[in-house]
Amino acid sequence: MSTALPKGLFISFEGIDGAGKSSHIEALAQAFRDQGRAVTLTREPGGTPLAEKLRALMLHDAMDPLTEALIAFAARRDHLVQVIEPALARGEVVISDRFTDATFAYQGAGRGFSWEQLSVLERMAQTGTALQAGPSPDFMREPDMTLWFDLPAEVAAERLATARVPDRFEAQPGEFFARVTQGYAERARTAPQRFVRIDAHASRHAVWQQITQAVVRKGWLAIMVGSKP
Ligand SMILES: Nc1ncnc2c1ncn2[C@@H]1O[C@H](COP(=O)(O)OP(=O)(O)O)[C@@H](O)[C@H]1O
Ligand SMILES: Cc1cn([C@H]2C[C@H](O)[C@@H](COP(=O)(O)OP(=O)(O)O)O2)c(=O)[nH]c1=O
Repeated sequence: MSTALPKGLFISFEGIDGAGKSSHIEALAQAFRDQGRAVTLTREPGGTPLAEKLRALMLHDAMDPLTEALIAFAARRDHLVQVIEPALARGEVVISDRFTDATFAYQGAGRGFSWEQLSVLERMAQTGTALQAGPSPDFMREPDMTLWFDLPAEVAAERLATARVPDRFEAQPGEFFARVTQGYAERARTAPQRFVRIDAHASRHAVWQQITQAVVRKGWLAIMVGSKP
């Protein structure tokens, strides 16, 4: 007798740099593991050897917004084909530190690259025969849930000031991150079923509670009494 695989789940974490994503991602992965799920924890840009090379270019080499967008989607395509789709097909929970909303927010709203053209690239990269898990050929892979860490740009900047050496994005001025936040807000407005806004201007524990409430509400985790990030 064969045992049915659980349905794969795809969850992305989004938000401006310093919003607090990395502080919670491993805890969410562990919460799923504790309840018997296999988890693939990954990130963008990156997640495969090729995409990690593209990440290094994107984070450290100067380039124009179109080049940046093409590199982001090239890395994403490889990540989807090599890692995300196979893991979902195995019934795993895939948790990615960023996905396509970051390209709309950073290259679109932040850098000013055309939102319409990004939508074309999104469709190209996230559909196709290599992505076999879809119900139809024009099925477009998107996260089942996106946890959007919403934090004022000036608070994120204060947090990052003492946290780490800035990369090419983290070195951008506050107005850039204000635009990126608007980009996330716009993506959230157009996909309200997928997006969960996390008030990231709260204590770590309060942020963790919002995250667990979101996944428990979906029925993806049982109630976790007294759990901590
Ligand atoms: N809720 C919070 N309150 C205060 N500081 C926080 C909170 N969450 C994270 N931080 C701190 O803010 C900085 C950025 O957090 P991080 O998780 O690396 O953000 P991101 O991954 O979104 O860039 C780190 O120094 C982290 O310790
Ligand atoms: C996925 C993605 C990330 N980015 C940016 C956002 C971040 O500033 C940077 C890397 O993200 P991140 O992994 O959050 O950086 P860190 O490891 O320093 O926490 O890449 C884009 O500009 N476009 C994209 O499509």
